[in-house]
Amino acid sequence: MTAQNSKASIIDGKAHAAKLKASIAAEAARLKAEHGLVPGLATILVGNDPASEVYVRNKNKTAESLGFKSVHHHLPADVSEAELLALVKALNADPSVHGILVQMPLPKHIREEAVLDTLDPAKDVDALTPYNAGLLLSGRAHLVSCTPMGVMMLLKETIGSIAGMEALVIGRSLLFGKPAAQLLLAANATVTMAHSRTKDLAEVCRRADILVAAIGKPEFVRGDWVKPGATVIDVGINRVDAGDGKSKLVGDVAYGEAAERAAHITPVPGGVGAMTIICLMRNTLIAAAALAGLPPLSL
Ligand SMILES: Nc1nc2c(c(=O)[nH]1)N[C@@H](CN(C=O)c1ccc(C(=O)N[C@@H](CCC(=O)O)C(=O)O)cc1)CN2
Repeated sequence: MTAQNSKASIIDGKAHAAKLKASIAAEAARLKAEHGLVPGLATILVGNDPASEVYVRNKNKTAESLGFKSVHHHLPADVSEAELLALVKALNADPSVHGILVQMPLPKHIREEAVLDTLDPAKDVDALTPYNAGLLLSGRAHLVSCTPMGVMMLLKETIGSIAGMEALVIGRSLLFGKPAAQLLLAANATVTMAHSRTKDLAEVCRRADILVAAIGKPEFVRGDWVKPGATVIDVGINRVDAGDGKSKLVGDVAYGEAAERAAHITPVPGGVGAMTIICLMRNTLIAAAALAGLPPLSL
């Protein structure tokens, strides 16, 4: 499909997510029929951030639609770190729970690293614990962070092998930038990581065959930063004023401009974001099978 008034083809995250969901549903049905295994996902949300509430609700709804057990814990914004850690420990010990997801960001008084150090790596379906991050670094990943995994799937389906390509990741978060760079490297791309201290970012971008933007700044990457023929992956989700008293979602890339030069581009919404929740379901199924001592799944 080609973007309106542009050269780029649109990478349809929703269609890819629907396809992956169908294969997860089939594998979940098989594991239930053959082994009586029902994957269990527990979500924890601290506070009342409206976007986080929507994301977590969608995670629970998707889990239920796949026949998973789904439990949700909504804690007040002023819950103590000790109380949150006690809940994580209880879920670690619950045999009906195979995946635990603590929605980010957490309130400032709770240390993210304390939560991740408490979470059982075998149930870490976000793959954020030091153990799972270390396995990825060692080339032995078991559970892989959801949005980076979704990006790799979109790249594979869109351009096939990325070996030897120049890939640029803008942003170095634990949730996205760092694992994404490791996955691109494992796929034999030549990887550059850019961040707020990078000099002449526009020029660095112009070298990228694969440009991945995860900066959290609306339409920050301009069209003339894009190498002609590049694949542009926009991980940003920014709510901005639409000018008519309403708001709209835009990515970190100026989509219309970038689509003029790119060969392939992800839209926002409907691109990378659409893959995140379904990759979480994939991880929950993988974790459940591993905890039950079953052979690794090929999904
Ligand atoms: N523990 C985690 N926290 C956060 C994660 C995460 O993977 N694990 N990622 C983000 C938020 N997130 C999931 O939690 C997420 C973001 C976006 C989407 C999505 O479907 N986006 C849609 C647009 C949705 C909308 O209309 O708002 C799209 O891009 O098409 C799903 C999940 C931060 N926290």
